[in-house]
Amino acid sequence: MTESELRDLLVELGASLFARGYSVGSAGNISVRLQDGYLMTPTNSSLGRLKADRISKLDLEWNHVGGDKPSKEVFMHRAVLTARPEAGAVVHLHSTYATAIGCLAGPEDTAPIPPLTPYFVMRVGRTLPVIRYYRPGDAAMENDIHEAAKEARAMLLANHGPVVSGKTLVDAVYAAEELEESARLALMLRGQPARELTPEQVDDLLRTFG
Ligand SMILES: O=C(CO)COP(=O)(O)O
Ligand SMILES: [Zn+2]
Repeated sequence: MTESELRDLLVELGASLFARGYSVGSAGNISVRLQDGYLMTPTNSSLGRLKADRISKLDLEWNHVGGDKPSKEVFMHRAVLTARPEAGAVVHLHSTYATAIGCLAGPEDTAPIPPLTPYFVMRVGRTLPVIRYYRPGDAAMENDIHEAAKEARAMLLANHGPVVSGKTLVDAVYAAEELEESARLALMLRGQPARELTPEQVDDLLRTFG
């Protein structure tokens, strides 16, 4: 896709996430890898009202070279995109149910959402690391996120929200949606004898679709 097409898609998907309540206010941010750098949602912008020509552009060294001032979470996005060369985009949200799980689970928990459904396993994977709490925009989070992203497509920031990557922008958005709905299911079924997918079923999904 051209940069112009990706800018338009970012506006469309941001509005769609916002309209369905996956982000509120100016929460959340999205980045997309380009051949000559990165697109990033501007700081303090609402995902519901992005403007294609105001989206921030960063060069390959992550210097701001165009559009409005980028998200304060540039370090978070850089941590994931440098750890996962196959990732084309990163979506960070404060979506309610995934954030709730991030308030219950701690960094020792590597799978705070059980494998209840195939699409969670296919889009998010086997592990979902929990990163200890950092203040939003704190550059100190970069190393923890970078290390976690080497092994996992998505993670939860404790008491903050999910960070999800995908091969393409559409893949990253789909994975963020699937993560949120899986978190909702997990909380809905908490304390009930829900049947989880077996390790063999998880292996089969990852072999077939991973
Ligand atoms: O989600 C956010 C902080 O974690 C929003 O920050 P920005 O508005 O700087 O992107
Ligand atoms: Zn945030």
